[in-house]
Amino acid sequence: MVLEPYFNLFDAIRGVNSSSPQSSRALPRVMNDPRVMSDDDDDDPYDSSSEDRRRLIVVASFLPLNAQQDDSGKWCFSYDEDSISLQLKDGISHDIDVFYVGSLPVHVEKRKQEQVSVELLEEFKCFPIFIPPDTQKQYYDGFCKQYLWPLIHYMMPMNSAYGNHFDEQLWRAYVSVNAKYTDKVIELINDTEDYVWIHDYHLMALPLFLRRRHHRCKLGFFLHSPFPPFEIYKTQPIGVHILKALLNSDLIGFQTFEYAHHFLSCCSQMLGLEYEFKNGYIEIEYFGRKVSITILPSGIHMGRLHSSLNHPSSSVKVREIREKFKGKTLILGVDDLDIFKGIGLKLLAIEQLLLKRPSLRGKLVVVQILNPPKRTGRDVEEANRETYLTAERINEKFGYAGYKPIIVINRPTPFYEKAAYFALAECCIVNAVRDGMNLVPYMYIAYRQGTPEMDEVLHINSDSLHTSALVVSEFIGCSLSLSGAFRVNPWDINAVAEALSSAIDMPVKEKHLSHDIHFRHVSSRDVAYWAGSFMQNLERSCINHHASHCLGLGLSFSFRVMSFPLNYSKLSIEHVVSAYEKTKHRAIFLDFDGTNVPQTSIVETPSSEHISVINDLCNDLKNTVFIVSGRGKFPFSDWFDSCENLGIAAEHGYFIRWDKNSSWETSGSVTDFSWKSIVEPEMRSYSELASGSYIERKESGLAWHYHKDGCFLSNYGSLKAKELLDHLQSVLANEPAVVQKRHDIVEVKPQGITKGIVIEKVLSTLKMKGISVDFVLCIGDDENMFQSMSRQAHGGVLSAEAEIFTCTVEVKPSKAMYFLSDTNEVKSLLQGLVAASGSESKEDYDERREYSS
Ligand SMILES: O=P(O)(O)OC[C@H]1O[C@H](O[C@H]2O[C@H](CO)[C@@H](O)[C@H](O)[C@H]2O)[C@H](O)[C@@H](O)[C@@H]1O
Repeated sequence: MVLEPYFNLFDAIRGVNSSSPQSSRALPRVMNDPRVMSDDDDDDPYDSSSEDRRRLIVVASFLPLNAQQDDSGKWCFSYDEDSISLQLKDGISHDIDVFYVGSLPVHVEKRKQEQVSVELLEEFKCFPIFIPPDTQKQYYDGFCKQYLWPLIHYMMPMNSAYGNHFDEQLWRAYVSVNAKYTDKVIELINDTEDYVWIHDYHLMALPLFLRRRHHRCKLGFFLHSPFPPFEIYKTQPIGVHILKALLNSDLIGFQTFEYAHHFLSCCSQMLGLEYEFKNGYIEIEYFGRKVSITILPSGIHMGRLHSSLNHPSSSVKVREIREKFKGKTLILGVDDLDIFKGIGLKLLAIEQLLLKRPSLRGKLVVVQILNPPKRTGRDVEEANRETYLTAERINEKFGYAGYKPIIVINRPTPFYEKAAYFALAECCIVNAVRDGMNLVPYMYIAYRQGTPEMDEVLHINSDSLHTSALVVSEFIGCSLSLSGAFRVNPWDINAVAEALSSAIDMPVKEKHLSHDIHFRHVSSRDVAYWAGSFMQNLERSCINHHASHCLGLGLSFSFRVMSFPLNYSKLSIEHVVSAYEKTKHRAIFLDFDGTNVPQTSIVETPSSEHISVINDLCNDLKNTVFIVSGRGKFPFSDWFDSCENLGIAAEHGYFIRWDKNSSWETSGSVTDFSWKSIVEPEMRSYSELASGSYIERKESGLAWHYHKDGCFLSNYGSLKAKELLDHLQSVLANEPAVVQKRHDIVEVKPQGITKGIVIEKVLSTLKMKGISVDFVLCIGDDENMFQSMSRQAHGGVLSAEAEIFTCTVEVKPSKAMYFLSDTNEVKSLLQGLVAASGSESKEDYDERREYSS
């Protein structure tokens, strides 16, 4: 179903459609750049060359801004220098202007929105999205935080205790907010040179909505959060929608290989999509478009941490804290107040440590900083309550007047205070049960490396060593790159306590060695490296955008853009007929299902009208006509009994018969069919599981047909088919057999047998007989035929002058040069050729064509 109005499919394929760049208003030039993160921003609003500059539109749930209302009620904004969306700019090439789209962390009254928008654009290159409070609550608090967030952190929506059941209304709010973002981004995209980089799970529908409006936009998506395993992901009623939406990106980035692997496995099991490693990249083909997958852990901004450390307030705080905790061992935890951060488990491990090592009582202090949440909710309250109750209980147990082993700081903590704690902590622990990356350990390492100014405050001289000690959960993305950290299972309280104990006792030399390795990693793989690499990948992924046509098809979440090579176009019947008339030795190859009869037809046999056209074609002495099918010889060949001169290839070319009176030839190269005895029992067990499915037994292979007659849910059928495919592929890995899945069939056939060999065999035989074929028409849906055709054309079997037409039935990504829309058009073409053969008068042909159309 075509979603956007195309007057003419031909035009659509040629790109005359709504996908052409939107005529958007040009962005006003930025008047004022406060140069917060980078010193090298050379934007000059009056520079005329900036007209040609490319743009990167960074789209995130929140703009990288702080907002405050002054006494007069005026909103005052400043950049949020801790925002990764802002920090990433350092990795972006200087010839790209960066703009931001997102919502504000505060609610701005309607009457002030316009004024605020103008100010944010002029001063901050920010385009705010204003979401009404009710919708924001449903979208962010509801769908994002209560439903998606737990799910992507591997939590099954088992009960409604945290309100995490799927709720249709919240999903609608998510979709409507994503649509709102779409409008804003579309307003901004100037031309096809602009890039859009979408961030995180709040905006997973956005790639689809943007692609629908702007078929060629250059779209990258990065998931900062985890991507859950298939078994968890598939519990979402809208899981398929989200996958399809994400696949409209050109590049999808993940923090770890594990998350990328989960995503690929969901695409494979829920959409039947395969991925491949190509030139060092992972690629999924989605309707002819290539979607790249990249694994790029995010990083920190070293400059930001240095300037925090060197801030005069940081030195004051360092002195104050050092004095306060003199003689104590300071362990630091800095976490968002979130159920996945494992804060309660961390405190239990501290309790265990104090139990096992009484000597630490009175000496050990754990400072747990809680970053204030952006919202309220039962989950947040629960995390807060658990932290407090546990801390209080442990403090009562081990504390005394003037000593509390656990200090919880639950208030907005200024950056200089955090910097001071990081700089002073002998050990840092991140115990999250799941986190996409978690940059706290990286920050700790960078702060412990310090700056010359802070070294002075800390009395670190050139003889002293910088040290750090880390205990990190094995379930957070960053733990993979911290080889010198104590990696723990946060649920194993004893192990965490032991790790903390070892971290405290670690000799200085070792602490320095691991710190040094970590620091080198953290400072080189920083946020600029991450952003720069993502952009490089995105540019590479979009490099072929202009080398293809695209066509938008489908409704709602099934919308997709199909991409075709530039030379792929609708087959002109007149053109083929004209070439046909001029040629003397023609070869015609016609696939059967989907070409002669529609794929969905209940009646499998060809109509008498069809048989008569084929008969007329093969009765022309200039023609060699072959029907090429994957079907078995019988009754298939009987259907064409009346076509004496028709060549038939059955079972994908394992059998070939040149005409009715010849005998069947088999492909002599195939002799080993022992694998059939492995395949058949497997298929039988699947048939028992999926009622309505059945096994087709052929001489050279076996095919398992599912949901042919709609006997069971197609989804179940295709899931089972995918499972069977994977299973057979692994059990037949060392057998001379090939497993493939297509049109409701999982089929196993001998290696080397494809419809392509029919073309090779027929054309080379004709050449051997001295017949110089000057016209080839090959229509079907088997890419092997088209690949083989192109090999023949380039391999000297055909003369350079030969007219060659390879054609799919239905517009789809293909190696063929042309397409026809359906089997009726194939019939019209064949009738045109028959008429041109001269066996029929022009009048008869026209009359028949009119009748059949
Ligand atoms: O609270 P949200 O608006 O839902 O934001 C979720 C979290 O976003 C950020 O964390 C994510 O990105 C980090 C950097 O790539 C990564 O380390 C982390 O694992 C991701 O969850 C933000 O830093 C958190 O505070 C938010 O809770």
